[in-house]
This record gives sequence, structure tokens and C-alpha cells, in this order.
Amino acid sequence: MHAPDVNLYLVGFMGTGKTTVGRALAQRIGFQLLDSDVEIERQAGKTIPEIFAEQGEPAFRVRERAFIEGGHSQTRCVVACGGGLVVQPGMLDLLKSKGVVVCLHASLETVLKRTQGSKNRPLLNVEDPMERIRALYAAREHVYRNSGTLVLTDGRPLLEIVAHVFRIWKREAVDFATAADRAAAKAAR
Ligand SMILES: Nc1ncnc2c1ncn2[C@@H]1O[C@H](COP(=O)(O)OP(=O)(O)O)[C@@H](O)[C@H]1O
Ligand SMILES: O=C(O)C1=C[C@@H](OP(=O)(O)O)[C@@H](O)[C@H](O)C1
Ligand SMILES: [Mg+2]
Repeated sequence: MHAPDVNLYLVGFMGTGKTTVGRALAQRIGFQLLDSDVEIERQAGKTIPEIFAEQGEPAFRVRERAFIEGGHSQTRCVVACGGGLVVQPGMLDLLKSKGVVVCLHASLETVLKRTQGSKNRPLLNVEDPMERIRALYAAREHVYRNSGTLVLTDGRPLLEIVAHVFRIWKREAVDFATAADRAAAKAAR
């Protein structure tokens, strides 16, 4: 496997910038952007709030898992993951087996600011979104902290974050491709 073919998976809490950074990075690397939310909406023919309202959160999680397990097999992709995707059991290991994983991070105050005013995140569509953000983050923090290299995004312009993640991907893609080649050679013996 060539390092330049290795996928990049962006994970992290809601509002950390995965979709925005992913779009810019895909352009910079020359990869296809896949956003799990967009792919799920396309496949379901419904918006994320509609899926949550009509089918429930567990059904949405099943769709996320299906997208990662079977929905995309190609290389040369930047995958912007929905915030809860990596939290499901086994998903982090699966992502790490498929490519480089980078976790975007922001303070919870920044998350609130960046997500306020959008009705597209049903989990935050509640009377006290900050309380929900705190509770969800506390339950998920241990997974995000283990999810590859952590990149802080508070108060940083998009281009700086993109350049930072690009450097991480370039370095880690070489290690990933080397390990994949070794494993393939061993299997062929
Ligand atoms: N580094 C940043 N600085 C300021 N605003 C940002 C930054 N990154 C993302 N945003 C804004 O925050 C909001 C949420 O970003 P988004 O990419 O949708 O996050 P996620 O996909 O992680 O939920 C968007 O309005 C986006 O423009
Ligand atoms: O954290 C979550 O559980 C969710 C994050 C959202 O994606 P973003 O992280 O891109 O907002 C979206 O998948 C859905 O609203 C649920
Ligand atoms: Mg997103």
C-alpha cells in the first residue's frame, strides 16, 4: 500500500469542525470527502433529524456502523465522522484498521457557540443544550482521548488546523502503509 492512498478519519465531538476541516483537507490532499451524516441522509432519503424522530437514535447508530463496515471500501478518502460514530463499541479499532484517525477537540463553550442556531443536531435540540453537551461529553471523553492524535481547534483559523492535520496525516500514513505492507508480506509467506 502506498502512503498517499491511506484514508483519513476525522472524529471528535459535535461542533469540533470535522465536516468543515474534512472538506478543506479533502481538497488539499486531492481525496474524496465522505461525511457519514451526508452519506446516511442520502441512503435513507431523510435528514438526520427525521431519522432520529421517525426511527430513533439506535437506528441511526446502525446506519453509521453499516456505512463504516460496508458503505465505503475505497481508499483515498477523507471521512468526516458524525460525533457519536467512534463511540460505538469496536468502531475505534475498526477505523484505526482502515487508516489514520485524528480527533478534533474544542472546549465545551466553543462547541455550544458553534452548534447554537443549527437545528440539524437532534441531540442538542433541547431546552438546555449546554447541560446536554456536558453530559454527552463526559460519557464519551474516554473514547475521544484514545482516538488518535488530538488536535485543538479553539480560536484557531481553519487553514491553520487544516495544515496541522495534513502534517499528521502525511506522517502517520507512512507508518500505516508500512505496517500494512508488512502484514501483507507475512500473510503471503
Ligand atoms: N476552527 C474554527 N473556527 C471557527 N468556526 C469553526 C471552526 N471549525 C468549524 N467552525 C464552525 O463551527 C460549526 C460546526 O462545524 P462542523 O464542521 O459542522 O463541525 P462538526 O462536523 O464537527 O460537527 C460550523 O458553523 C463551522 O463553520
Ligand atoms: O455526536 C453525535 O451523536 C452526533 C453528531 C452529529 O454529527 P457532527 O458531529 O458532525 O455534528 C450527527 O451525526 C448526529 O446529530 C449525532
Ligand atoms: Mg459534521
